[in-house]
Amino acid sequence: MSLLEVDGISVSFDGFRAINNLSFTIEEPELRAVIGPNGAGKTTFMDIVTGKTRPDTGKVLWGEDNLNLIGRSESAIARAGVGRKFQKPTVFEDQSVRENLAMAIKGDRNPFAVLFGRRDDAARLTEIATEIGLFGRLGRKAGELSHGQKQWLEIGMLLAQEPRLLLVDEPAAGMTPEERTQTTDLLKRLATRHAVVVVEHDMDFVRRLDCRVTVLHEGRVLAEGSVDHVTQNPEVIDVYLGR
Ligand SMILES: Nc1ncnc2c1ncn2[C@@H]1O[C@H](COP(=O)(O)OP(=O)(O)OP(=O)(O)O)[C@@H](O)[C@H]1O
Repeated sequence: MSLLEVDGISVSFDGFRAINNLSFTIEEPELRAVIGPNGAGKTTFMDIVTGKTRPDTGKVLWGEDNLNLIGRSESAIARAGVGRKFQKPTVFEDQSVRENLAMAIKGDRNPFAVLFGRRDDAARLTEIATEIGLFGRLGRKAGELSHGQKQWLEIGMLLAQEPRLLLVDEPAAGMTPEERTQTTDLLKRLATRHAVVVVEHDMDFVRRLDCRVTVLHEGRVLAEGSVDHVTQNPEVIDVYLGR
């Protein structure tokens, strides 16, 4: 069953159509890469799903009940289970890894968690820290972490909200080769339980994710399928890869 269905979305900025009748679905669990040239509409797509930008037309249907997310506030959409990781890490540098995670767990307003009672916060903190590979660094100040580790910490803070869908913007940017490999492994692991959508320019990274790829161009889906499928598509080569 699809978790997210983007259905006929269009949005114009000052007469320019940034998103043009965009439709596609995301399953749960699933790992999906979204690629495309600059200005293709990748960020605008994430802005629409998270409630930051309201489209002129179309629907964004969510979950079993096909709830339309359009018109809902950013916080309501986050509470419904949509988590977004921006490119730049926004962890609290003066706080320890443990404090950052603890704050995120405390701020958890997931109605599901409230309804059914939360597991012990300390156990959750340990579980998340282990998942993101920072269990051995819980006492470290976040500001002392490497760029890659800060990104993982922020992913951990998102996990504290128990999202069903994670939107991740260019996770590999600025990472060392080793950090990239670990990030690939982390995203693949997360995608066994969550829907994970990764917007990425780095085709080597996308190839290693080894997942379904959606290629956006001029605000619509140009191609979709395996990495091999889309990278052999002449139109994709023409507008994106061949440049
Ligand atoms: N608030 C806005 N006002 C005016 N134009 C906008 C606004 N937001 C986006 N656009 C335009 O919409 C188009 C799509 O932009 P978007 O940022 O979604 O592309 P992108 O695929 O994320 O590009 P990049 O890979 O460079 O991040 C671009 O031409 C951009 O200039």
